[in-house]
Amino acid sequence: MQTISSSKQAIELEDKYGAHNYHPLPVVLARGEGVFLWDVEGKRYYDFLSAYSAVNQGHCHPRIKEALIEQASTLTLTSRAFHNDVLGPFEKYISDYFGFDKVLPMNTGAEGVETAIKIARKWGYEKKGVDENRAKIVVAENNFHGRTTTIISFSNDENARKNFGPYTAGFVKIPYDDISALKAVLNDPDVVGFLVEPIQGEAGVYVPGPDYLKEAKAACEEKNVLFIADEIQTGIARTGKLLAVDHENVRPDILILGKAVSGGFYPVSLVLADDAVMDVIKPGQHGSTFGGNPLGARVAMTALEVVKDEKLAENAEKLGQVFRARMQNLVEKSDLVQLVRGKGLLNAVVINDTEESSTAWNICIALKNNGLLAKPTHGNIIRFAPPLVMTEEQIHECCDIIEKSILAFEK
Ligand SMILES: Cc1ncc(COP(=O)(O)O)c(CNc2cccc(C(=O)O)c2)c1O
Repeated sequence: MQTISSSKQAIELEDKYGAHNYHPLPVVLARGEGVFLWDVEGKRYYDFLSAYSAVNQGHCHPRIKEALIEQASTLTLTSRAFHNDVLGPFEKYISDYFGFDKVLPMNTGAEGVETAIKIARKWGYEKKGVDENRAKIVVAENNFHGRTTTIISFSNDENARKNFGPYTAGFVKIPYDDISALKAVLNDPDVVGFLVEPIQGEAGVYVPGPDYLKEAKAACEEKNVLFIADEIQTGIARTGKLLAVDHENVRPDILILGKAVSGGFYPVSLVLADDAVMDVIKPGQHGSTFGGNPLGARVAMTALEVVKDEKLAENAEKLGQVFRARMQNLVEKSDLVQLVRGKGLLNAVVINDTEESSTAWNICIALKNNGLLAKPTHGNIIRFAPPLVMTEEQIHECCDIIEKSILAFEK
């Protein structure tokens, strides 16, 4: 492999040899540990993105690394053509950990969402009695559930869907955080599921009203519709509880997890449900080469142990309060900061400028120069989501950096 001696050199290689499917901040990272990242030139940064909440446990967590190395030295992949000595214990561990009868392990978040869609449709035909090929799944406007052709079929983000048609049918969009809109569409007997993010992450960290999830679950129950929670970004202690639905004591019919399930070491996604739903899947009807492999399984079990042992949800809850209080001070001090919103350590600051403006991007460049990495989600919204292992002293230091960087933009 070519040795990188400068950030410039790395960026040039990506530009020449890589598809241009991202627009990264101009920083090239070479090392990570806990809440910190270092670039090629050795500059240290606080990570306030956590790889979109996939590194909740902090970068290169030693316990997860050890589990990876140990299993990588033993058995990494058998495929599901045969059994192995890790899958069963893993499936029990996961089912017990989240409180469901069964789990179907996959790899990426989008695969988890696709799996949930297939299970819901099959359940609709075989248990609810919907006529074949007529199943509908309700989704929220401004959703983000991944990038497959079916998933972007129900996106309303033109950049994510334009020129990727023809699109998959069978999805009904309603406004987010609107119970009456949900109840209206649930009267359609062909509706089999409601797929929703407990907090809309990519849209800009939109936290719904206090009883939205509870009322949505109740409305689904009343109409024999599966409540499907996509906790790929909000789960694994990110919002101050193990799951974002836990804030309202809501138990989904299908739970989708990914990202920090494996602490940023290995792609693992999980779809959990009780037997009445999961048992519609019979041998040969769904799967994936790497789904549930021993390496990912061991990594995920250790990553989840770390969440519990280090009380990451409690820490996220505590530090999230500190962060939002500091940002609220900034709202009062600065004309540029319109508002702060979020739960636990999934937060966003809305910049007082148009969505098309480059102000939020320029603020992120200034943050980078001051040693903190964050990135706008849409236009004028900056997401702040550090690893959950941060200390209170560090969060205050980061708030100082954010305050200094933003106030420097004041006209
Ligand atoms: C709520 C939610 N559901 C599904 C996915 C898809 O997961 P995968 O990316 O593992 O397939 C996400 C992912 N979230 C996310 C956030 C920001 C960027 C990107 C990106 O595709 O670069 C993805 C997500 O935030």
